[in-house]
Amino acid sequence: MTILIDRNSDQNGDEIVEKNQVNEKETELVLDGGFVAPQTNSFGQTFRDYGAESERRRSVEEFYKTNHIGQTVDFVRKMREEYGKLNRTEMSIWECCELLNEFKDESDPDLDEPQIEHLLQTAEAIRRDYPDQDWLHLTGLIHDLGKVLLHPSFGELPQWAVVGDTYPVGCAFDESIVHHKYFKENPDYNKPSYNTKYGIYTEGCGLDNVFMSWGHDDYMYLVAKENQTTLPSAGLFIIRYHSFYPLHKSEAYKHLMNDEDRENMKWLKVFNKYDLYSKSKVRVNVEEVKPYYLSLINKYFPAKLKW
Ligand SMILES: O[C@H]1[C@H](O)[C@@H](O)[C@H](O)[C@@H](O)[C@H]1O
Ligand SMILES: [Fe+2]
Ligand SMILES: [Fe+2]
Repeated sequence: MTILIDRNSDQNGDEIVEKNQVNEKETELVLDGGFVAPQTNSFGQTFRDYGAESERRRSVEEFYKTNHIGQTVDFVRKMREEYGKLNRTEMSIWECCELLNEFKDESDPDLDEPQIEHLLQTAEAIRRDYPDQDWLHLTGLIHDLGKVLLHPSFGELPQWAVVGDTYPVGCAFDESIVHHKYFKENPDYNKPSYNTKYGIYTEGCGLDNVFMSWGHDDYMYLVAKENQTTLPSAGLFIIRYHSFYPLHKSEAYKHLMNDEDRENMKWLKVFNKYDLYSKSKVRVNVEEVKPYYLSLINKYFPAKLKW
């Protein structure tokens, strides 16, 4: 089955309308004016199937167990403060991309390639369908750079504090979160001030005022913002919330959003398809595309950034 999703969007992404149609070919998913994504991942399973029996299922579940037990309000506060100092090193965006060559993401059921491949696959897939939105290409390239927190020079954070889907802490953990059952062992789970629908937040308070579980999204957002990137606010929003599947896929926690969040969400939904469905074993020729991405980095970032 082929599903065609037509895009109807102006330059600001104001009107993004999706239309699903069924077509006779059985194997491919066509997204947005030409992006062809496989219906199954490189292990032969549907994407983000956390229950499917596979060689990665157990380790991914084990990952989420530790993640759900460890992410508390206190932990998030501590990490934001500590890593917000950006006093660990100085390097360029491209240097950071190269550092990611060493790491694999233990939370991901769909990919076991080095992370630099995923960055380039995402960026190149977006570039094909949105040739004029260079900020979105660069956002694709850098969205997962926060995974550098796994690196020894960043205190070698464990995977559970770096990767995986994200969700708010300080209010009830929504049932749509992958492997939700493990939250029962989280110290915040039974705290009356944290375990209600709103917890420490208020209706429409805006995601900027919400403590998200700590990981590569929030860290890279801090790095980009504090180093004065000129990326548009939608780019920063994508970096910060791309792992927030409970919101952008399951529509949980919408009561915490404000108007600006709703506006930015349109681009996050576009981005997410490329982040997810571009994961494959087909490698991008790094040297060939490097000059293009260096020119974008130069346009939107200083030569060296504080990390
Ligand atoms: O396992 C993946 C991976 O860690 C991604 O980088 C993250 O953005 C996703 O939300 C998560 O499901
Ligand atoms: Fe990510
Ligand atoms: Fe990603």
